[in-house]
Amino acid sequence: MSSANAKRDVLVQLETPNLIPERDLGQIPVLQAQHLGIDFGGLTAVDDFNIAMGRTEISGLIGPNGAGKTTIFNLLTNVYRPTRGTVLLDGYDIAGKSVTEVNHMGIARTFQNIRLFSQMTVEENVLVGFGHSMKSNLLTDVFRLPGHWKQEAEFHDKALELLDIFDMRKYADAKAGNLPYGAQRRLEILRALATGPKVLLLDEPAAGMNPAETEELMENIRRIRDEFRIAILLIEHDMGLVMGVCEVVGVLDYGRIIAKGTPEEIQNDPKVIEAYLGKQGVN
Ligand SMILES: Nc1ncnc2c1ncn2[C@@H]1O[C@H](COP(=O)(O)OP(=O)(O)OP(=O)(O)O)[C@@H](O)[C@H]1O
Repeated sequence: MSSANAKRDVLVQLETPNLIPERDLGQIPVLQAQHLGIDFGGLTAVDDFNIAMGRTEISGLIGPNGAGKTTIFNLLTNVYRPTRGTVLLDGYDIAGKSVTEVNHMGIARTFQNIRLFSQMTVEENVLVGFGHSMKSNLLTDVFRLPGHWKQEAEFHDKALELLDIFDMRKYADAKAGNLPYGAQRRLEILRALATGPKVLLLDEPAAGMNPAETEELMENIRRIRDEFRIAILLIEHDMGLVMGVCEVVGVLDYGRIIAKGTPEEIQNDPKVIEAYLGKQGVN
């Protein structure tokens, strides 16, 4: 490892967080961003974004179209290099890491536009998620030695267990592209979970889901947090989901956080009502 990288890997803690759930206090926030920002030419898409997430916190980011929500996800996963600011994952600076390295460090995400391998089966899509935890050994793989089969069987079982979360074991052999839309969204979440994240970023997980599916998703988001003991940050336009499942909500307008608080605080914040909720007719 180069000395520059070694320096980046130093464990740091940024500002003292004030919105972290009580149960997570005393532990280093799993995800921190400070003064994060990015300009695209003359456009400041995100400016001075700050977050400190507890290890089992569920938070939401809301805001009108074009407010910068997806850009923040791209900054938190190093898809975009920030113009300003810092992101720490579990206390380690992600600057200079590749997208894959950031995933291995512990951030997984889903996308606004579903990105599955549509020609592969449902189980194969989950296996892709396990990717880096499979100990690839050319010798055992090429000659199909016992180690190869043992590992394959283990990951097959683990994939089916994950599929059980969304009651999708029955689809294991179906082509991902043939699943109904809501099921494809659920599979994307499972594939992200298969990478073993500490933080899960969900970009509009309820998009295209009917009210019953959204209600079920809400329960499953909580279940995933409880079973896997991870933090979840979601972007969502469905206010029922955001207000129903998030402990902390941040409101973004023109790339800046204009309000942050509990769902109740956000729904009663005049700035939010004026800038966003009023326009969208929430409740
Ligand atoms: N790669 C890029 N190059 C130039 N401008 C970009 C780029 N990515 C995002 N933007 C701009 O940054 C702003 C924020 O976009 P972003 O997609 O993050 O908004 P959003 O809040 O996720 O919107 P939506 O709710 O519609 O998904 C927009 O003005 C967008 O056009």
